[in-house]
Amino acid sequence: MSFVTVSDIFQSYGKRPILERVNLEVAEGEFVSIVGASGCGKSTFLRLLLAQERPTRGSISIEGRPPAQEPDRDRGVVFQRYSVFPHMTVRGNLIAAEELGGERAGLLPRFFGARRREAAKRADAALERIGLAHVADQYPASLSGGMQQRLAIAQALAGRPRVLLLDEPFGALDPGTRLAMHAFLQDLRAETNMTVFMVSHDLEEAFKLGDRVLVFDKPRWDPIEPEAWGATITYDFDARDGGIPFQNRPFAETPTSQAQEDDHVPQV
Ligand SMILES: Nc1ncnc2c1ncn2[C@@H]1O[C@H](COP(=O)(O)OP(=O)(O)OP(=O)(O)O)[C@@H](O)[C@H]1O
Repeated sequence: MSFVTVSDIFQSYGKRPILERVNLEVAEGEFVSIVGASGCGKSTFLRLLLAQERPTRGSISIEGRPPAQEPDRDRGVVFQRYSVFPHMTVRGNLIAAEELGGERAGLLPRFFGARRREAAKRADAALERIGLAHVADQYPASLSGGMQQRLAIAQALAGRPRVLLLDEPFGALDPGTRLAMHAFLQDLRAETNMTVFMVSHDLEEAFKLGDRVLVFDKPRWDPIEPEAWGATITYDFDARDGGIPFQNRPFAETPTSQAQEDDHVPQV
């Protein structure tokens, strides 16, 4: 059954179409990677899922309802730039995220006593896993960019959101840290059955983490007026069990269609 349903979305800024005819059904717990050329509207699509913007046409529903416009703990988000609370320590950031997640479940918004100690223990375990245990009592400003981004990812995950939106979350991390964060995300996902949408410029990462890989691209292209048309989902790859290798994609069966494909390979 579809958990997130996107029906015939069009999004324009002024007269300029960015997205057109986007249709998608995602089951609860699926991990959807999104790739596509720079500027084709991937972040715009995430903002629509977050209800930060309303589509020009079409509708989105999450569990049968439009996504709430107010910030909503059902949807966690990590953008390219880190977004942690600067006035809280590293550990405090993770506890606060859990508190906000608890609020969603109808618990008291602040943790005290045993509940706070438990949350602190979980925060310390998470910090250990992402290599930030030694800076637990420091403030984010004293961390490097990559460390802040790790904290932002751990913070989004600590809230145990039902839908997690990730916009190139690992872009700023070095290769080793990136692998550690992949493992952390995969473990938590297995524990929580989160539904994840992740924009990435790294195809290997998209196929490794995703159950599906969506390619956003412009199906219609006017060389004289390149901005005349919007992008849509041109491929929806099944990426389970390592995914389908590109050379086996169903649209590339005949030499003619292969040649056409080669003319218009999405730039990721
Ligand atoms: N609020 C806005 N008003 C006008 N134009 C916008 C607005 N937000 C985005 N755009 C334009 O819409 C296009 C799509 O932007 P978007 O950030 O969604 O692309 P993207 O695929 O995520 O790009 P990238 O991979 O480079 O991050 C861009 O050309 C951008 O300049």
